[in-house]
Amino acid sequence: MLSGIMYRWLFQNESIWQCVFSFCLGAISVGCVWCYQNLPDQLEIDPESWIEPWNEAIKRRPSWIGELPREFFAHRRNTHWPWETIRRKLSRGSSLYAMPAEDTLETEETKEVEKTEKETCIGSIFGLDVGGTLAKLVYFEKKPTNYDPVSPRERHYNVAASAQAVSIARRGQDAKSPVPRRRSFPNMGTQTASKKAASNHSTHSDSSDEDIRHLDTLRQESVPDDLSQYRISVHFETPERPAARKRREEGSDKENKNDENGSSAEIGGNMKKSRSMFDLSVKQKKAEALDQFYNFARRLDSYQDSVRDHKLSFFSRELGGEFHFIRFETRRMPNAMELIRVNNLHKNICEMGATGGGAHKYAEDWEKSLGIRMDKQEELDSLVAGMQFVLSTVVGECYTFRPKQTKAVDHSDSSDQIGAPLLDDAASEASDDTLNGENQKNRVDGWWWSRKVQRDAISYSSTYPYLLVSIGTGVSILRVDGPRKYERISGSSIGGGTYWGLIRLLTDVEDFDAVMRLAEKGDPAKVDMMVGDIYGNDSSALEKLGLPSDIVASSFGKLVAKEDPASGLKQEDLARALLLMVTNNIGQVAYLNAQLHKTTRIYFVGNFLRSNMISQRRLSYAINYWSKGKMEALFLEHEGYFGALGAFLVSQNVPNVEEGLGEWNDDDGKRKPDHSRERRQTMRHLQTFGG
Ligand SMILES: Nc1ncnc2c1ncn2[C@@H]1O[C@H](COP(=O)(O)OP(=O)(O)O)[C@@H](O)[C@H]1O
Ligand SMILES: CC(C)(COP(=O)(O)O)[C@@H](O)C(=O)NCCC(=O)O
Repeated sequence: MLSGIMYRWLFQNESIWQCVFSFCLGAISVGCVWCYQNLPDQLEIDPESWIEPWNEAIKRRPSWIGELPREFFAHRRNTHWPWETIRRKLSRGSSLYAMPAEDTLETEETKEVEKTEKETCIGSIFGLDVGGTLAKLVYFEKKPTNYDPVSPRERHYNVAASAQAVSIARRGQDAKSPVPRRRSFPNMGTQTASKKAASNHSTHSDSSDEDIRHLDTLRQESVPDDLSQYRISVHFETPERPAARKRREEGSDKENKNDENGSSAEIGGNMKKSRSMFDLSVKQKKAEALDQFYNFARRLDSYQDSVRDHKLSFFSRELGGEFHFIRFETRRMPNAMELIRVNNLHKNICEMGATGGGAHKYAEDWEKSLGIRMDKQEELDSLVAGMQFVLSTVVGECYTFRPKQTKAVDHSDSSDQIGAPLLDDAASEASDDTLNGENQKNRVDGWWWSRKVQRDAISYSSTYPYLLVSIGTGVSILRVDGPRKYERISGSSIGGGTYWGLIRLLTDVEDFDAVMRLAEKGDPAKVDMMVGDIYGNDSSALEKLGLPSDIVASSFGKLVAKEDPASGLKQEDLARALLLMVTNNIGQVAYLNAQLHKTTRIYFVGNFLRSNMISQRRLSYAINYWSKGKMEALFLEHEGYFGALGAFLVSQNVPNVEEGLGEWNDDDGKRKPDHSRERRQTMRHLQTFGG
């Protein structure tokens, strides 16, 4: 531009001096541009280093010096000096010259916050299993030793916390003050409770004083001013494990030695003080994060997409805490993630033990959108670990079905029969079953085979191998040779997903439990072709064939001969027939594998069996029938949650109870996972939870 002006001026005033002057000015300009572009490369200097002083100087001056007057260029977007733009481009474009923009500069403060966030991470209480149909979440709630669901101390704390929450709400203070939330208002978040209390403000304002008086009285009973500290002592005060105590004592020995030396006593003392204050605040933050999650989980029932299986919660004496179980449909994963996000739960969870195909499929999504890393565990490893743990921990976990004792026979669904007379060799219960002649034959049906019998004793015995049949979306069959020692020997693609998928096509029911209720009412004889439908009633022919007339020859086979296959059929008939078809197939594959691998116990697990008594009764009967009473089908109350539970146990190194659990009581409050291959191999053979 400068040269252009000079050129025009030159032609208007043809003076030689002006000509020379303008030439020199042009040459200097070109020289400057060349220097800027090439000198840094030639001299190997960073352009930042010579631009930066200018920038620094400008930064130090009042802002108007570094910027062009806005009023002059109100219509233009660029209001910076050119080198400012260059600096920005360089810092964005090249890693060599990269310099973080001012707004992203990481301060010490941010680093400290991040560090604290990591230390307050509560991810170690979770185990997640994301399968083809359902995602299962297990979480662990640590309880103080001698836990009694509501101990006097805890009750005391709850009353104090409630009183404080109510008085704060009535005084109109916001939730920022450290109001302990846990169990202040059963089944209700503190916010809801506070709102409720606040809404009563106008009518009950007089009672604020009474609440405060109440709180004061409570304080005289030794509640400290800071309730959140009291909460920690109520919920986390556990006796130290020997290992942790030893480490702590060793640590304090060292400190004492320092004291003796004199030199570092003061510094050590101060450091210790600040560290313990830091630990306390970390512990408090962690406790708050846990409270936030527990409150959320307690309110989960009100959300449509997930279900908390209340009845399955159990207290583990070995681990000193309670396990809780939640499930939701895998197809609802985006909703679940959104729920986590809007409730700010993800902020306190850096990582969690996870298994199932979804732990791989959704890992990236979780990490990107929630910042939660999935600590992936092998699916079958988790399944076996979870199952072994529950078998050895939960009383009343294992059961089977046996024939009813002396009830009248209901012939309405006799087509559930597999066929031959029952050979009930079910040891202790056999004597109760007074069977004879025709009566015995007629009783061999699903209805009759419906007496639930506890079988814990057999699962505690250390008879290996046994067969583990996991009926999830598909079916996996494992031979288990010892605690956490197993091999996947077979499988089938006709599983729970097959049933659920086809039933969604055949009926208009959208709820698995509703389908189960529907199936209970169905008559499969309207759908299935029986042996008698093919052979007629020629008993000598049937005898040669070796099959009775009233067993299923072909599932859904009756529909092939009907003009209009749908006529006279109800949805419940289809639901029942399909359920029996899938179950029979799984039972047969399981039986053949058990025979091949010489196992007499077959554990059937997986959510296909959840609320599904028809299949459980049928499998109990069928395994007994096919094996001539030599094998037994066994079921477990927590059937669908072993993968999630195992993911928690394995990710927390729980198999080695002493070491694994000591981690929560460690002086530094952190867990120390050990994922080495060798360690896993050893863990598989550990006899901790089995037999
Ligand atoms: N609420 C439910 N919604 C869908 N399927 C269910 C439900 N409850 C039980 N099921 C049955 O459980 C199966 C899934 O079992 P699960 O053990 O969770 O396997 P996966 O890990 O493959 O999802 C489904 O295919 C279905 O047959
Ligand atoms: C692939 C799976 C292990 C996944 O487990 P799931 O989510 O079904 O519980 C299972 O579906 C399976 O074993 N399917 C059967 C494959 C077969 O052997 O034919």
